[in-house]
Formats: sequence, C-alpha cells, structure tokens
Amino acid sequence: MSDLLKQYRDQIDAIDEQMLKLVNQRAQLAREIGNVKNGGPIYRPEREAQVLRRLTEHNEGPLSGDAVTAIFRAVMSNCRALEKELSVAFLGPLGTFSEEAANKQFGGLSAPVQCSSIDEVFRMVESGQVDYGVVPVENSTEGAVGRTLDLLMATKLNICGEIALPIHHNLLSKSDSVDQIKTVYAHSQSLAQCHQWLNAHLPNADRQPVVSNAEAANIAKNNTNGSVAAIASTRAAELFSLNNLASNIEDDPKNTTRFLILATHDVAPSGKDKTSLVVATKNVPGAILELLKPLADEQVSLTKLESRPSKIGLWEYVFFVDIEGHHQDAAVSKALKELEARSSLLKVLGSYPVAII
Ligand SMILES: C=C(O[C@@H]1C=C(C(=O)O)C=C[C@H]1O)C(=O)O
Repeated sequence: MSDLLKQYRDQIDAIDEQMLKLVNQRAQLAREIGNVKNGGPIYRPEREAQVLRRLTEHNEGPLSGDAVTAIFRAVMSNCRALEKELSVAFLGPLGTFSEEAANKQFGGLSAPVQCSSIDEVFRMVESGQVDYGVVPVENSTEGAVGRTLDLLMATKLNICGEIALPIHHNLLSKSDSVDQIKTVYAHSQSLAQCHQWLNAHLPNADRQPVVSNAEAANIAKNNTNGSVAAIASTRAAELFSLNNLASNIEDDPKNTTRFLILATHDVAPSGKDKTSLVVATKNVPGAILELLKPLADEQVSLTKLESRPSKIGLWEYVFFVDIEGHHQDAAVSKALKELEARSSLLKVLGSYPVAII
C-alpha cells in the first residue's frame, strides 16, 4: 500500500471513531427524549423536517444535499427505533413504489406491514394495528388516486406528512439482452409512462398489464427462456434477482408520485407546512369563488384544488384543497373559520411539513 493511501485511510479510521462516538451520543439523547415524551407520539415529522432542512442548508459539500438527507434519515430512523420500533403499513407487495416511499420517509422500516389494498392501509391505522400508513395520493402524469381521496373523506385519521417520490422505471429481466424480449409486463400506468421508450426500443413486444410492477417482476423472475421483461423499480430488481437491461425508461423524467402518511395524531408546525382540507359547497353559481375568497383575503396560497363527486347527491362535488401553512398559523386559522362559515362541509385532514425531496 502506498504511504499516501495508508495516511488517508488512517485519517478516515480516526474520523470513523469520532463519528461512532457522536452517533451513539445522539442515540442516547434520543432514548432520553423518548422517556420525556411520556406516552406521546414518538415520531415527530415536524422535528425531523427541521433537522433535515437545517443540515442541508448548512451543508458545504462535497456531499450533495440528497446524500446528507439520506444519511441523516437513516441516523434518525435508528435513533427513533431506540425510543420505539414503529410499524408502518403500505400498499404491498415488497418492491412497490409505496414501499420505496415509506422507506424514504422513515429512513428504513423496522416493522414494515404490507397491505393488499389502500383500504386495508387505512383500516390498519384506524384500528391501531400499525402506527402509521403510507398511501399514494397523486401522480404528476396520471393525476389523483381517487380511492385515497374517498377514504380521506370518511376517515378520522390525520395526515401527518407527505412524500414526493421521483418515479423511475427500469426494464428488468432474467435475460441479459433487450433483443430477446418478446413480452413486457407492468402495471398499466407504468406501461403508459414508458410508451415512447417501448415504441423506440421494443416496437414488436407484447405489452401485458398486471396488477402491480412487483407482480410483473415476479413473472419475469419465473420466466425460463429470457423472453419476458418487467417494468419496475431498482428495488424490485434486487428483490427478484433480475438484470436491469435499461434504466430510467420513463417518458417524463420529472414523473413524481406524492404519498401521504396517515396517523392518529396531529403534527406541530415545522415552519414550512401544508394543510389539506375537504370542502363542500352548495351547487349554486359562484360557489367555488365564495370558497376561495377567505383564502385570498388572508393571502393564503393554494397549492392544489381537486374536485371529486361527493357520492351523496348526483352532481354534488367536494373539493380537496391544499394550502400553504399550518392550521395553527394566525392567517390560516382565520381563513379556515371564514371558510367553515361559508361551506356546507369543512374537514381539516391535517397540517404537515412540506415534503423534503
Ligand atoms: C429524538 C426525537 O424523536 C424522534 C427522532 C428524531 C431524531 O432522531 O432527531 C427526531 C424526531 C422524532 O421523530 C425527538 O423528538 O426529538
């Protein structure tokens, strides 16, 4: 070994010793904090968001902000686990983007619980069988996930966080060559999101929609002659031992899915929050303008407005609204009171930190 290499490695060893001590000191403090919480919620998304925002702001590199975020998410996940191991339910099976989103937010899952439907995720949290649930709510190209919105209408749960997950698709197969592929399996949305790539690179391959990309990966895994490929995540490639024949084959590189975290508790303000609401109006001209006026008066910005049939009367609509700020902020609180007076229904679904990408 050259002298220089040894010198550098000795320095790294010394730093690692310091880091080990420091990270254990941090863990010890988290354990103490767990006792101070005295039965209150262990997971504090607002505090975790503040920690990550502060560290990425102070980061001078060469590590990227994303790298710092990933490292500290893992550190916090392990510190949190000393307070309590949290169970998190998501739409399974393993290898789905819901699992990836849950992993991202919680910095790894100590007690993952796979569910077979979005309904089951809600039920598991409502019945107290798990601590948190992660459900998809919208995709930047495909739009809203209707089932999640309908269940939010009826639930007593709070939204305690959001996750923005960039969706990258890959062509996975037992084969090691794209030329051998005759059939491509994936969820119909994923097939649609890779339409241009498939037209350019596999124009003659049969496209078969299946219930999830993880199911597609399973079919590819069981294929013996190498003629089958799946469109799925890199995590699915690992889980199902498949070769990644082509990475990032999605037509829109900015394709992102937004997930919500469901909890039985409220979240304190983090300084950069969002509030989600459901509002219903009478079906009269100008009703939506009337609803938006209190928000405009208090200078509260709207980040989302989505209408959905209320399922009570024919052509009655409810609106899913996201606004900037926390329901405890003075302006938001005033606007919400005014909004409540003007609407036939107002339900605050939760205030939570804006997603950290
Ligand atoms: C240590 C705490 O508990 C959890 C762990 C955190 C951390 O490791 O920094 C932050 C927030 C909580 O989710 C805390 O509330 O401060």
